[in-house]
Amino acid sequence: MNLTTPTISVIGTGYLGATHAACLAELGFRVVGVDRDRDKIARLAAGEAPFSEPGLDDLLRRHTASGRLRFTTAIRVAAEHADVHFLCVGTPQSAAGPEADLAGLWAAVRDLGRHLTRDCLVVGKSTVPVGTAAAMAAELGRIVPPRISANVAWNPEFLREGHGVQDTLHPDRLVFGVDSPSAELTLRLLYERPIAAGVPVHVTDLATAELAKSAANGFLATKVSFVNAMAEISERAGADVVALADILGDDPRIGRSFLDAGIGFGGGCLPKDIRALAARAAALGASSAPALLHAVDEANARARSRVADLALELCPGAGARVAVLGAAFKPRSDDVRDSPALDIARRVHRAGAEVRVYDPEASLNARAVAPELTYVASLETALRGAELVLHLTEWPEFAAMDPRWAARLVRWPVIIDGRNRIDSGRWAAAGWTVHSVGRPRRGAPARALVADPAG
Ligand SMILES: NC(=O)C1=CN([C@@H]2O[C@H](COP(=O)(O)OP(=O)(O)OC[C@H]3O[C@@H](n4cnc5c(N)ncnc54)[C@H](O)[C@@H]3O)[C@@H](O)[C@H]2O)C=CC1
Ligand SMILES: O=C(O)[C@H]1O[C@H](OP(=O)(O)OP(=O)(O)OC[C@H]2O[C@@H](n3ccc(=O)[nH]c3=O)[C@H](O)[C@@H]2O)[C@H](O)[C@@H](O)[C@@H]1O
Repeated sequence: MNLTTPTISVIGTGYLGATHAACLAELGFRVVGVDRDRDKIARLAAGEAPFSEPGLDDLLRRHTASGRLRFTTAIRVAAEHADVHFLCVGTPQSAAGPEADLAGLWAAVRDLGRHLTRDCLVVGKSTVPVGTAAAMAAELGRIVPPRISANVAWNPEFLREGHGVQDTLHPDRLVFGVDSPSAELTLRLLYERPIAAGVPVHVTDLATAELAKSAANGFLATKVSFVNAMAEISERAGADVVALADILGDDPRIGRSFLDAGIGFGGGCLPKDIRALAARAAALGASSAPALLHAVDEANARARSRVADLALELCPGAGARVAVLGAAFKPRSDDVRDSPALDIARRVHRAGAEVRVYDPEASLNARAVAPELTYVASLETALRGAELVLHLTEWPEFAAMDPRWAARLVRWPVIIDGRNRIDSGRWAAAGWTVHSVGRPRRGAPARALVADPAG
């Protein structure tokens, strides 16, 4: 292995892998990205990100042009040319149950192992059930050709979509799960720049590294469900969950982040990761984590249902026109995997409303999974004639909207702010009825079909 300037492969070039590959090229390494999805590889090879991630297109363009970054569908190319292989393949929830589907990961490991022609370090980055790294090391030991050594390390990733490039180049911390000094040395070399900038490094064993990632997502999900549980109490007691979160957040032991109440968490990671963690814990005979995480999952489902139910309550009869603002699972992303916004839009549509969805970036992806909804190209078209507005993904342009302008477009000025991001006082002053999550209603009572006790 070339330890001065190792060559790198990144296997699986989705949200994580494409970002990681481009950032390693930015750090000065020669990188080959591998994926079995031909279309994705063609776009990446042309220097174009197959999804929206700020700053990624620029890195891809520059480094594919310089030749430092290449893409291929042939894992053999990676096996023959790289010293370090990062595994970034998808680990989705399996179709049958709550556990992670590791078929893609095992296929990649076996494919890589069989084609190896040189010693290497195989570094897992995908989020996996604890114990996977050890099983992978054993499998590689069985399948790599004689006299070739393939060491295994685990280097979990904590990047957030929409901040992927920034989070990769300037991470909060680095975790190196290793079982040999040489693996640690190689990882230190790869991350020399962030380490020199003072990023803390946690060197640990393989199992702790794998579990740390699942635990981090489990904890973030727990914070969101906790605050959503407080939102439900706040609504019933006449309290304000935003003020409550600010009070909690001033305690440095708690912290303000991930205490934004609303329609709950979604995306390709938090939901499937808490289920996979619960399933793995149960398989290991640890019973506390499944109980806790199931409650988190249920509270998250309830956060969505509460807003969907309120929307139906406020709809003025069958065929009501509903404007849905947002389809992505969070702003600055075109990802609609397990999106709470899209889920609510579909429920309202199924109940008979005429739903028009506007999202600045995610409409194409949303249409692929929810073709029954109508997608419009502008905020104005979504709002025109609407009898109810649902604010479900907190894109900055929605919070920045002039409520007087919006009031002139709609039929009824009634909005449910599922993300607590619009200035409810300003909207109420412009004639709107504003329903938020865990906050008192602002403005006149909407013409609800059901009597409003607060009205
Ligand atoms: N999306 C994110 O922000 C983050 C994701 N993760 C984890 O990273 C992993 C990947 O997640 P995403 O990038 O979001 O998924 P993704 O679905 O966007 O990408 C996964 C890619 O792996 C490819 N793939 C699957 N099996 C393969 C094989 N055998 N050979 C070659 N390519 C293969 C797929 O074609 C796909 O392009 C997951 O374990 C996820 O939990 C971790 C941190 C952040
Ligand atoms: O493993 C992963 O893939 C990643 O999962 C999450 O990142 P991401 O899914 O990109 O999005 P987040 O910013 O964490 O948001 C997740 C969901 O929680 C929701 N959320 C977040 C914060 C909050 O206070 N309230 C809330 O409802 C968001 O709207 C979103 O639907 C983690 O934050 C990353 O550290 C991790 O690497």
